[in-house]
Amino acid sequence: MYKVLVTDGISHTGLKSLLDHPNFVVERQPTLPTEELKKVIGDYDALIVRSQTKVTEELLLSADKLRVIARAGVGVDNIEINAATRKGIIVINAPGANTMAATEHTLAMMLSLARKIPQAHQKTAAGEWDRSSFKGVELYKKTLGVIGMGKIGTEVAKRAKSFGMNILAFDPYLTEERAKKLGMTKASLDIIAHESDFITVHTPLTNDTRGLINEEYLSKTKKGVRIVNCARGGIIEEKALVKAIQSGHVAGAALDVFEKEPVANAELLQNPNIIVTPHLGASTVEAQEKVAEEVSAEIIEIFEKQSIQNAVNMPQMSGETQAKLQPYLLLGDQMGQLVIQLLNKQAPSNIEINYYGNLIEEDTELLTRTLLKGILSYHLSDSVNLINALHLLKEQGVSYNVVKHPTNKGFANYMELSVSNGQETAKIGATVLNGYGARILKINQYRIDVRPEKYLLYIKHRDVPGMIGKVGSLLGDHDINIGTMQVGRTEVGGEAIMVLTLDRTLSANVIKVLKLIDGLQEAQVLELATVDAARERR
Ligand SMILES: NC(=O)c1ccc[n+]([C@@H]2O[C@H](COP(=O)([O-])OP(=O)(O)OC[C@H]3O[C@@H](n4cnc5c(N)ncnc54)[C@H](O)[C@@H]3O)[C@@H](O)[C@H]2O)c1
Ligand SMILES: O=C(O)CC[C@@H](O)C(=O)O
Repeated sequence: MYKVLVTDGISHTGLKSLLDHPNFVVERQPTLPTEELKKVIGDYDALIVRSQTKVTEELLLSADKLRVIARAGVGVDNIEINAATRKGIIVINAPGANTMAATEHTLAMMLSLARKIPQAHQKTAAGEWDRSSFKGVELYKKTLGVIGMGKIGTEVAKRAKSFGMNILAFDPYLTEERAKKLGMTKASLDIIAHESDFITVHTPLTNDTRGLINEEYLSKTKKGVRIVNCARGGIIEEKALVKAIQSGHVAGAALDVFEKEPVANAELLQNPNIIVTPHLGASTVEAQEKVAEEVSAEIIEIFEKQSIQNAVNMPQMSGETQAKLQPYLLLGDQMGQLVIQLLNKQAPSNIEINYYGNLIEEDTELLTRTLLKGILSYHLSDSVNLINALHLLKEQGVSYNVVKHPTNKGFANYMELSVSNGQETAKIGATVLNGYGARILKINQYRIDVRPEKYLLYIKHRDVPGMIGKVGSLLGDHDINIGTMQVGRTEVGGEAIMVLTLDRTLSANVIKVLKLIDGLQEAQVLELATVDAARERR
């Protein structure tokens, strides 16, 4: 049974799939103070938050069971991602679920700002009939500068176009072609400043975007510009904005997000030309249901099927690529586990990963992480996973290198993993054969053809007659059943290897007796913690 803690106000309806699931227990604590959260977090496997709960490194120190932090929304700036990554905790979000809510809120703010609706409402509701103080401006034929043309920026721009606005857009990823297709103009930040009547920001808050709209930028803007921020507080420097509005250079601003939330900046709150909402961009019934639905479904997928779609601290890939790589992922993990055992369980100092064939066309980052996780799991057990594998490797001072070769080694796909500790090197080459499954095709310099099974007996010996018989009879004498057996050699009469799949492991005593066979140099059981469960049942 997995325990899920839900803090912050998350839609009950949206959590239905988790609440109804027999393998999950959901506990809701929407107003838990940080100190209390620290005391209980150690009991939970997953945590669902909105933007209020601050998931800090300190909190995560007590989160020993936690495997998933889910942000029911887009921005993950309330979560210390690096701390989560170091602990191997997956951080997921619901990237598209509140796009429409935030888009419509931005337009509502822009129209309210243009027509002074909140100010007019306040006075009218107070009993005054003032028709002269609230003359607004139209959006029609005005220029809107959109900074950040991701999901929300694009939707805002499309809708603003339908008001007859001329759109100037800036985003490092926006191409001329896409801008043209959308009927907008790709522009620099400076052009946006010089030409826009309205500017709206839709970027995340990063080192790059913090203070993007500052005193210097505001000084370049067109007199009378109106500014909207429904993205993240801090993208606009509040002090500079207030100053520019007080001076009359900027006509007004509409803000949903603030440098510090809840906002307490009196100069800003009391300025008659600044309208504010308390971070309501995503607050629609629909968006709140959708974000909760999406993270609930993903949590179930992660725990039940080990499938991850929207992790912020994992490589993203299409479903198609994931499906193509799937058979290689289990094999990659197994190759990692085998190679480290072949290196006599010593920690590696350098790892080489080589991909051949069609695999080189794919985004192999997940596969690389799987191979590395397999290696590290021998010593680090459950504390290593796909999230923290790269971090742990760095922490251990192990270097790794990935090479994609445009040749195919005779197979549609082939991967080779080589691990060295400075003195010795161990190597495994493997593929997945269409219709036949995974095959280990190389161990060190020897060619073989072995299906990975839970117990493999690896023997190194002199290539002399009778060796196979002697090993077989000895195992038989000890009631050990052999599944398959393969031999490999580089030259007749030289050194050779034998790899047997066994139904169970061997005692240290049997290994000792095996090593007494004349010409047998090494005998080692290689054990795989992860095997193909379907194959095991057969
Ligand atoms: N007010 C709310 O309640 C609310 C709701 C949803 C989202 N948001 C926020 O809105 C913002 C946008 O969300 P989204 O879903 O569109 O994200 P997104 O990831 O789809 O888009 C962000 C875009 O910003 C661009 N960008 C990054 N750095 C930039 C820079 N220096 N200059 C220009 N562009 C830059 C990226 O290339 C990307 O295209 C985020 O900050 C998100 O947290 C707020
Ligand atoms: O949870 C919220 O209401 C805020 C959501 C929004 O800021 C986001 O980034 O998704």
